[in-house]
Amino acid sequence: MLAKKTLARREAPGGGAGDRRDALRISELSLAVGTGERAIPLLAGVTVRVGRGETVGLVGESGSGKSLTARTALGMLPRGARATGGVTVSDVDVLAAGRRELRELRRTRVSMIFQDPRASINPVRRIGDYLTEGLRARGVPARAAAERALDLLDQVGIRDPGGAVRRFPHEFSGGMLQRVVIAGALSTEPELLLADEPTTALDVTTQAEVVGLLKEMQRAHGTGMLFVTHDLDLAAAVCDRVYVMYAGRIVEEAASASLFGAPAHPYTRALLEASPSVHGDKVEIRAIRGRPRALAESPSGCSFRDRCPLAGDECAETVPDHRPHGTSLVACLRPEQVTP
Ligand SMILES: Nc1ncnc2c1ncn2[C@@H]1O[C@H](COP(=O)(O)OP(=O)(O)OP(=O)(O)O)[C@@H](O)[C@H]1O
Repeated sequence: MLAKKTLARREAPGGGAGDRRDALRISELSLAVGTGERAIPLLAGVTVRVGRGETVGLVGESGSGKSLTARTALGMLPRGARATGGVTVSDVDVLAAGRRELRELRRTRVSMIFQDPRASINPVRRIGDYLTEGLRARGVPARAAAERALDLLDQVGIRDPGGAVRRFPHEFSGGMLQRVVIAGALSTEPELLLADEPTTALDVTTQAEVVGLLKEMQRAHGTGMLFVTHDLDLAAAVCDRVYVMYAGRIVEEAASASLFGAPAHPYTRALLEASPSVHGDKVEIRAIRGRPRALAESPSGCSFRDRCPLAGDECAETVPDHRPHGTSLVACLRPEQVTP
C-alpha cells in the first residue's frame, strides 16, 4: 500500500526513466593523496553522469579506481585527499559540502550497497531497528516507520516480515541479508543508489535473484544507480550505459548494447576477450597481457599503451582526449583499428 503511494509521488514530477534531472554528475574529477613531490594521483579527469532512473555501470580491473569514484558521490574521500572538479548529487555540491550537509545527503538522497552485507549491518541490532532508523531520522513517526519496514521486507521477498524484524543479522543467509540491505538502502527513497560489487560475495543463483530485485526496486522507485563491477556479464545484463575505467581514468563510455557489441577502446576489447560469455560464441579466451596499473605508475601518454597491441609512438606523447567514435566516447588515438 505504502509502496504504491510512494511510487505515485515519485512519478508525478516526471520520475523514472523520463526524468532528465541527473541523480549524479561527476565532472573532470581528479583526486590525489599527499602533497608536493609526494603527491600520489589516484583519479584524473573522471566524468560520469547518472540520470534519474538510469542504471550506469562502472567497469574495469581491480585497482582501476571504480570504488574511489563511486565513494566521492557520498563525499567519502581517502584521508588527506585533495579533489578538483565537480561532484553533484541532485543539486548538492558534494565537494563543497560541510559535514552536516554530507550527513544529510547520505541520510536522504544517496544510499550505498557494498559487496559484503554483513559489513553494512550492526550485528547486535535487530533487523527492524536497522530498517527504521533512517526513517526515524527523517522524522517518520515510530509506528509508520515500523509499518514501512514490514512493507519493504515484503517487497524484497523476505517471508514472514513480522518475524524477520525481530531477528538479528546472523540469522539470515548472505543472500537474504543482502535483500535486507537493499530494503534499507531504498527505505529513504534515495535519488541515487551506489552499488559496489553488490553480488560478488553471493553464489550465482542468489546473485541473479539479487540483481533482478535491485533492478525491479530501482525502477519502481525511479532511483538512479551507479553499478560498480568487474563482471562484464553482469554489467551487460544490468546497465543502460557503461563507463570503462583504466588506471584512474575513464577510457570509454557507451550504451551497454553498443559497448559490448562493438567496443571502441583496445582495453574494452581486451576485457571482453578475457571474458568468456559476453563474447558469445568466440570461445578463445585471451588474458590481457601485463598487469593493471595504478594512475601513479602508469606510463606517459595513454596509460594503457604498455599493454596495448595497437600502441604506436604517438600514444606516448599525450593523454588522448575523449572523442566520439561510432556510438562510443573513447580516449584512444586509433579506435578505428578496434572497430572499423
Ligand atoms: N587512501 C588511499 N591512499 C592511496 N591509494 C589509494 C587509496 N585508496 C585507494 N587507493 C588506490 O587507488 C587505486 C584505485 O582504488 P579503487 O579501490 O578505487 O579500485 P577498484 O577499481 O575499485 O578496485 P577493486 O575492484 O579491487 O575494488 C588503487 O590503486 C588503490 O590502491
